[in-house]
Amino acid sequence: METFGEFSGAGCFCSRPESILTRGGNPLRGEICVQGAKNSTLPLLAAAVACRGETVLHNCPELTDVHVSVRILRRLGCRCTRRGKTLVVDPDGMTRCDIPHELMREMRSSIVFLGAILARTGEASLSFPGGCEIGPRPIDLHLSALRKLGVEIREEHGCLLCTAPHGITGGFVSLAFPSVGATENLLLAAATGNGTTVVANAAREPEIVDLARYLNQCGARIYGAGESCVIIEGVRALHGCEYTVMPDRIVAATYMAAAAVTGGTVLLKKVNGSHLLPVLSAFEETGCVILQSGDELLIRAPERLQPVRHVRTMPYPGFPTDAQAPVMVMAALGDGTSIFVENIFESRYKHAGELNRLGAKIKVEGKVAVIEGVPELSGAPVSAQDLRGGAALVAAGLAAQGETQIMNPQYIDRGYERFEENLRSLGAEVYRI
Ligand SMILES: CC(=O)N[C@H]1[C@@H](OP(=O)(O)OP(=O)(O)OC[C@H]2O[C@@H](n3ccc(=O)[nH]c3=O)[C@H](O)[C@@H]2O)O[C@H](CO)[C@@H](O)[C@@H]1O
Ligand SMILES: C=C(OP(=O)(O)O)C(=O)O
Repeated sequence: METFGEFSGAGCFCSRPESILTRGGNPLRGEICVQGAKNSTLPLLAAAVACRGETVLHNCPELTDVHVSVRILRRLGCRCTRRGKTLVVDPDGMTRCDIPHELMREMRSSIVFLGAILARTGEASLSFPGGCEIGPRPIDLHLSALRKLGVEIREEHGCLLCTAPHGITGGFVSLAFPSVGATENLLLAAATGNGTTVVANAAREPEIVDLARYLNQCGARIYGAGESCVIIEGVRALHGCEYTVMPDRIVAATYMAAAAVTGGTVLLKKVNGSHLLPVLSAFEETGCVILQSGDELLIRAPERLQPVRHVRTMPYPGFPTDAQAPVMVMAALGDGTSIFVENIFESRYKHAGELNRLGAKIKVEGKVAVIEGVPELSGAPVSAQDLRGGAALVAAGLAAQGETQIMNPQYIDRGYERFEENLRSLGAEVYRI
């Protein structure tokens, strides 16, 4: 299509919704700085509410989910200002403890405000969170855990009315599943609780460690974050602090997958290699060479990708469900068969059908996807249906022959900062039209 270049990110004045257009075939080459982690920034912004005094948060990515958090903070009465990648939250003028339905629905992470608001005011009123439709995402574990800490929760007309009439008490909470969000809510609520809280079967994700480090820097006493048993000794109050968000391990894995499927060589800067350990073995299995030094990681693709024999998504330190879609693009181009088992979310294979439109051979049955690798993909119109699946389709488009149009890029904007611009800096032909 000759008009491709004319669209180059200039925007278009028609009423059609936006999409991303790729012309595949260019191996990605060059270097890129990895953004701060969305899944860390969002709970950290919520946590700022639990403190007295300013939080200065560096390395905050510019994402729609972050904008939603800022809207929630402002609605609560906090002052938020952004200077480049630094967000300053001043919660001292906080006047409200309720979040309206429209904001709750915008993203999953809105639920983490529950623990933070309770810690600050002892009451909160909000509804159920939204977020990507990747299967049922109940909040029963959040609510039962908070009840164990003395929070009374009533559900009325889709609204959760929460109060802690005797303050947040310490307690022993054993999570039936190591839920990331429930663990975050527990850390937030218990940090200023009366007494000590023990969380068994806590989530161990690096983002939990980042939240605990921030809270400890604000005066909390949290021990064992990153392990299954976390101990939180309640303190009287938290103060603000200056903190830098950890690098986004899923965004790093996505750029790595894009480099791998295009036969490229990319140096990722500002990464934490230890957070990527669960995915590195999959990359190595495909024949990619990975070299690490300090906070830099180089990936070099082989002539032909090998299959990723077996990917089973699991809570950290297992293979992350958020990296399943990008890694599946590598498997789709592998020289053989790969088997994936998605254990965390019930509907997290929506990208598989779209990859098949590009010529992939993927069969999904329940939790299992069988991927027969093909030598090449060919461009076609496809539709993003969730955040990581959408980013994976862009990576696939960069590897496919000809043009691929990816509809619904708003999902991708939830988690990838300047995605097309970054990919273009690596030599990709990719534009927002
Ligand atoms: C903003 C953020 O950090 N999002 C991440 C977080 O989501 P999130 O915090 O929503 O994920 P959870 O760890 O809570 O959910 C994992 C599983 O537990 C189930 N569950 C969870 C809570 C609950 O009360 N009841 C229940 O049954 C969920 O339906 C899901 O099947 O961790 C997920 C799993 O690593 C990641 O994919 C998301 O990117
Ligand atoms: C699913 C994700 O996010 P959320 O939990 O915010 O929907 C994700 O980050 O991949």
